[in-house]
Amino acid sequence: MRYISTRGTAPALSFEEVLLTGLASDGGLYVPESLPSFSAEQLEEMASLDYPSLAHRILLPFVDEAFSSEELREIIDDTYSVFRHSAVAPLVQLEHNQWVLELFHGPTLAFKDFALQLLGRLLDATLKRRGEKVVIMGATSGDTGSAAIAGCQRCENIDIFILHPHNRVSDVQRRQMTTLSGPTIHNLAIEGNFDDCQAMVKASFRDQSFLPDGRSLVAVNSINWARIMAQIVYYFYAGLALGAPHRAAAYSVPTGNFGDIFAGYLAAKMGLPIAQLMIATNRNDVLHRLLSSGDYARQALEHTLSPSMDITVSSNFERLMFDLYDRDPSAIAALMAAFDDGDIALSEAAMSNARAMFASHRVDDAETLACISNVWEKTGYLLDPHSAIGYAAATLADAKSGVPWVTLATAHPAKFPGAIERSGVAAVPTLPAHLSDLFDLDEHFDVLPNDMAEVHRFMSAHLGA
Ligand SMILES: Cc1ncc(COP(=O)(O)O)c(C=O)c1O
Ligand SMILES: N[C@@H](CCOP(=O)(O)O)C(=O)O
Repeated sequence: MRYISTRGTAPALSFEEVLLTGLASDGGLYVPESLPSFSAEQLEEMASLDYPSLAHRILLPFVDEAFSSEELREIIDDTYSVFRHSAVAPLVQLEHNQWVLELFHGPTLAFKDFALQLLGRLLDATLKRRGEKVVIMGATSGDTGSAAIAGCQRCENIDIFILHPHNRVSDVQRRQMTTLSGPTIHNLAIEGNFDDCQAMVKASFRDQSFLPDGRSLVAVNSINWARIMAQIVYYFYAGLALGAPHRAAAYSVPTGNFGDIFAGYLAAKMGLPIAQLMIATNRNDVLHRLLSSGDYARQALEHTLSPSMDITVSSNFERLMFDLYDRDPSAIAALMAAFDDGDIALSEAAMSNARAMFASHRVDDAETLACISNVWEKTGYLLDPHSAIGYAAATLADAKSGVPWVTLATAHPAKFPGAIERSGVAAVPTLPAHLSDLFDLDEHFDVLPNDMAEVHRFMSAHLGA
């Protein structure tokens, strides 16, 4: 399997090379040159597989010769053995035609664990084999940070620097990152927002001259292909449980950086019957407005009750645009250059391609709180604010479509006790046992200005030998 850049001028890479990078050298994102696909007969046979077996079946074609089938199986088994639910991604029915796919049973209670527990293990094995050390640099609006640190904690050959927006993640999210200490783990609270953190990370990939010789950056954000790849699996897991290949389901995905929903789009291209993919946004609704109008327009970032989705530049949308423009890299390079300078409009053909699979809905804070409280009243089920955005969009869409809807429940409600309290529900979400001492532990983080030179100085000064 070869991976090519959406902008066309960076070299094609193998899986091992793509795992060890982030942005392509031309500023684009890596995507597989072609996708494996599964026939209806194969899907029928895959329906009985447990989560790790299904993951092995789906991921093996992507890793080419970097991992043997046995090595990959061992890593996958180890990855999903740390999840607290034996189904790994349990599917729970809440109402007629409405399911939630619980993606929060990993160590840090968010869907990021599915990919980052795997990525940490793949990196560890690869770096040991190559005898190399790398520097991980990531941006987080709350969940990627702790999942990346937890996933990579035991890698011997890394230094990890995670940038989060100062005072803009929940206390639980911050503590999940900052209480994981060690000489190679660095949490940087940036006096800016998530877009600022992500922009710094992307710019750092383009110019890595601040790093000592022999070191390079590896991404843990969803610009790293391996993140997307791992997230494809749970769409198949839910779809097969609901009757694929004989019945199509629709998925509602709380969306920020467009990584999670892009994995669903790939699942559809690989043969999973998917009726629709719902882009569910909070007030940071660039993608909802794009789908409604065709205009891809920048917006000032707003802080909401779903902080992990407070993102206005959705990195992975570029991967979708590549397909919407028939994989023409020069069209994408030109569009992205224009987007750097201002707003852009997508062509009619591209928009009609997008609307064939995607719908969108924006849910504001008041609607998010109402959804948490209504679902609790009706079903006794407690949604976190991000999952509530997905669920609110799915229930509206169900009225029109009549197909089974799966909302991706992307985080555990105990990560956002403030929002749960504001919803007025009587329940107090409690952290699982392994995090019960979270508020007793010491925190380690440095506050830095929103200034890339300062961040690079900090990183150079704190890199291990
Ligand atoms: C809890 C939660 N839900 C949803 C999202 C949005 O996912 P994506 O950025 O892949 O669109 C995020 C962050 O990425 C998140 O942390
Ligand atoms: N919502 C994320 C933001 C980063 O997105 P990613 O999927 O590209 O890592 C977070 O919670 O950190």
